[in-house]
Amino acid sequence: MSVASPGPLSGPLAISLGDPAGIGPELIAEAWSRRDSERLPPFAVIGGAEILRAAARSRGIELPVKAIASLDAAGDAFAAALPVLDLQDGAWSPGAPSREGAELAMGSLAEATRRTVRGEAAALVTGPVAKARLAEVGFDHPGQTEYVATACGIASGDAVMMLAGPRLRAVPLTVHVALAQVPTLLTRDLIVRRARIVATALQSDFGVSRPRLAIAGLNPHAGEDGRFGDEEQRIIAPAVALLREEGIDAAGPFPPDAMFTARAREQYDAALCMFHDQALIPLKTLDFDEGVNVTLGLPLVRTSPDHGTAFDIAGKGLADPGAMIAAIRMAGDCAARRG
Ligand SMILES: NC(=O)C1=CN([C@@H]2O[C@H](COP(=O)(O)OP(=O)(O)OC[C@H]3O[C@@H](n4cnc5c(N)ncnc54)[C@H](O)[C@@H]3O)[C@@H](O)[C@H]2O)C=CC1
Ligand SMILES: NCC(=O)COP(=O)(O)O
Repeated sequence: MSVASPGPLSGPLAISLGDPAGIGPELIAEAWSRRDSERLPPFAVIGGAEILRAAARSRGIELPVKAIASLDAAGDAFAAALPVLDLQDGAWSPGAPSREGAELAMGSLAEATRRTVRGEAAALVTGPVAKARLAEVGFDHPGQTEYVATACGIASGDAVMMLAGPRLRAVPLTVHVALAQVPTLLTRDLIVRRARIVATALQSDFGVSRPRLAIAGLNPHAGEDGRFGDEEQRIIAPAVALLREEGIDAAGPFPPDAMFTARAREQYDAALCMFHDQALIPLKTLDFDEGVNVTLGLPLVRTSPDHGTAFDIAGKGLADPGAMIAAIRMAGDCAARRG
């Protein structure tokens, strides 16, 4: 693949705290402490100064925090302290999610998104939230992807989730729905619309000049000529044909079980998968500690680590910071490519 390099970055990144009982705050602190060795762009966190300090201490990091009134101040502060837009805070209770924590996570996400939409931040990085906990405090979106899309004025169906790591980029074409619903949701138009968004974003945000898309089948052996299901013949193959007519380098439907081998991965820049786990199982198996969840098709750049809140290990010093660091780096790189 041919890949263009990013240019300079226009401003700081805005990071939402995520659920304060999860591993988000400690990993943001860890990322700041490694800002030089990891060559991270400047970022600021929205809220949670005391939580961040306490979470940092649990990993042996003495975290200097600089309260800032606007994101303009983040760039100057970043070298010496973690800039925090000090709007809201709470108690740090690792592993013990609460209503207060979910409200804080939702407020931080809302403010980080709002400021990025207004152009105060170069890109948005979201800390991990627990969807069930957020729903309990009135968050009525399937996930942060749809929330950010709506805040940008984009139909949530036109915001495309891609999980990206060093070895694989994988796009689940249906996401947070029951497996039984997947065949009812897959249509030729859905595949085509989302594939177009992926192809465009691979060019604009990832610098891939001629993206190659591999489209998975839904059924075992991609249906075995209709013997094990006919979605490949009725829906997926016609979508691939239409994409090719438009000049998009799409191929498939491929038998899903063989399309993630090292040899197969050399043939494409992104795998488009029919449902959540078809995409996320290979991605997390290959790249869990460097995996980034990036939303394609938005007017702003939004990334998140591939993992969730990991309440089971929060505050224990066990969480690997690699995916958070990769999410910060990717947000900066994608925003810089857009200029
Ligand atoms: N970007 C986001 O906001 C995401 C949020 N979630 C939310 O997270 C909550 C928990 O989801 P789970 O499916 O349990 O996934 P999870 O990623 O939180 O945890 C799965 C397993 O991986 C481990 N793990 C996760 N991150 C790790 C890290 N950085 N280092 C070492 N080990 C790590 C955990 O300890 C756990 O054993 C759910 O409520 C879900 O909604 C899940 C995925 C992404
Ligand atoms: N499994 C991916 C995930 O849950 C992330 O969802 P989102 O909150 O980024 O939409």
